[in-house]
Amino acid sequence: MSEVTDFTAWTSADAASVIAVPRPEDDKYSRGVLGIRTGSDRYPGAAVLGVEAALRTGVGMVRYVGPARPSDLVLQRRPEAVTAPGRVQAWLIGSGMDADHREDAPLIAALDEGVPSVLDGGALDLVRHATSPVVLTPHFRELARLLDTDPGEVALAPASWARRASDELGATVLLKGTTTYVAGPGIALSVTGAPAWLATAGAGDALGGVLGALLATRSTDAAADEQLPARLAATAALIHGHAAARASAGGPLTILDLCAQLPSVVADLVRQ
Ligand SMILES: NC(=O)C1=CN([C@@H]2O[C@H](COP(=O)(O)OP(=O)(O)OC[C@H]3O[C@@H](n4cnc5c(N)ncnc54)[C@H](O)[C@@H]3O)[C@@H](O)[C@H]2O)[C@@H](O)CC1
Ligand SMILES: Nc1ncnc2c1ncn2[C@@H]1O[C@H](COP(=O)(O)OP(=O)(O)O)[C@@H](O)[C@H]1O
Repeated sequence: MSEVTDFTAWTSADAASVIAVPRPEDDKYSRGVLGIRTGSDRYPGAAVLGVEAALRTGVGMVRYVGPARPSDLVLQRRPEAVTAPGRVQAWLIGSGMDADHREDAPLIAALDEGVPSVLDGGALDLVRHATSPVVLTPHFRELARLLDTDPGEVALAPASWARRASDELGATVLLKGTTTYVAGPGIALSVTGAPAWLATAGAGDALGGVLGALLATRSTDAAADEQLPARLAATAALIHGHAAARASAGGPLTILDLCAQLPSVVADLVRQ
């Protein structure tokens, strides 16, 4: 497939324009609750990283729903997280999910709640069950699996494959890589500038948390404006890349260090 070039570079000013800043009259529920169904006994750390990233990006509450081991680890790291079931304004599903031991019914029920969702890792294939706006966050191997094509083809023309995936699946698609391509209905955005040091395990799990927080805090708007999920997805990639650059400072980084930079990156953006 030949590569398309009509992706618009997403800027810091663009990102600042879609971040929800809490108002004096807000409380935790009016700001937005993010439900997170991620992690597994095989990959418990993915749950910890997604929760950490969401809380540090800014959200009214995180409701984590998952197996005992990741739940315990999430609470050890973040007692702010709530593990009781309840209403949410957006879902993040699938990072670190073990597809071989996945229980589909509660995930499909979550996707039918009428709130926007992020699907990552082991839940990308559930896109066809979504009844509200959904953002997929695959890397090139995951996108190739989803579309039943050769990963090498996706790596050669990532923008074209992001566009095609969005059109075929009826979803917003954020394709991760050195350049991140976001394709949604009538919108195509690109985000560059993250350091290559970001190519380290767990980086994508944190990106899911950043995006989940942004979607939960703009939930009603994202349901009404079919292009807003793409703008929020590009904003998540931009925030994530800036936090990576600060954590890296020209050298290696860990994902918890990246997460620690998220509040100051968001603060600098909304101060502009
Ligand atoms: N700390 C954690 O809990 C982490 C969990 N993760 C989760 O792990 C799951 C699998 O994600 P992946 O991105 O690895 O899936 P991929 O589709 O990239 O890889 C699938 C499998 O291919 C193999 N593979 C591919 N390239 C390889 C190479 N160069 N050398 C050795 N083996 C290679 C690995 O066995 C891997 O398990 C996802 O659900 C993801 O969210 C990862 O995000 C890493 C961190
Ligand atoms: N060479 C690179 N330069 C900049 N960013 C990268 C590079 N490689 C990967 N990334 C970013 O790092 C993250 C990796 O996510 P992912 O592949 O899902 O990792 P994991 O599954 O280990 O969490 C994505 O945000 C991606 O855009």
